[in-house]
Amino acid sequence: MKLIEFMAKALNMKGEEMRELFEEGMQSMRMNYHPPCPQPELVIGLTPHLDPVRLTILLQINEMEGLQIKKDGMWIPIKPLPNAFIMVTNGIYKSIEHRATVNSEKERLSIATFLSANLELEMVRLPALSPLKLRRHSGESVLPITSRLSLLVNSGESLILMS
Ligand SMILES: O=C(O)CCC(=O)C(=O)O
Ligand SMILES: [Fe+2]
Repeated sequence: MKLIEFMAKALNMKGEEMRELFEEGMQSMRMNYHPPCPQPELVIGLTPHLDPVRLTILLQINEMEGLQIKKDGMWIPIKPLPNAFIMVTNGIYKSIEHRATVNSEKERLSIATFLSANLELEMVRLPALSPLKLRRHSGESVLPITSRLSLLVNSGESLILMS
């Protein structure tokens, strides 16, 4: 809840509006296990990707390095901190391209928790309005999008897809 409050603040949204976006959303989890590899430069643990969710919270369990983010065209390692979670978000709070590498020393374990949108919410592109807006299926309320812009088809159509 605190994280959601902070995100709202950073995006100049009301805490309540942001909480509404997360309400009744889907939550899923992925455990990643990468065994050590004698030639790590020849393999990749997780190929470069953007998480197609609203917020990812990642725990690098056994504190082995491997997570990298792409910044200004360069891969930057994210050093695991003991007992720290890493946040990867999407939308205006843009998701960053990331990947996971393996190493020759030791296996690497991580757990990613993905918080997705409430599937009752519909993502719309309203050409006359900028930035993109989010609209409830049934109601009138129109909220700023904080999710998954990367997958929006930039076609100028009025509706696009759900997170
Ligand atoms: O293992 C990691 O550090 C990254 C995991 C990840 O990006 C994912 O599960 O989507
Ligand atoms: Fe990821």
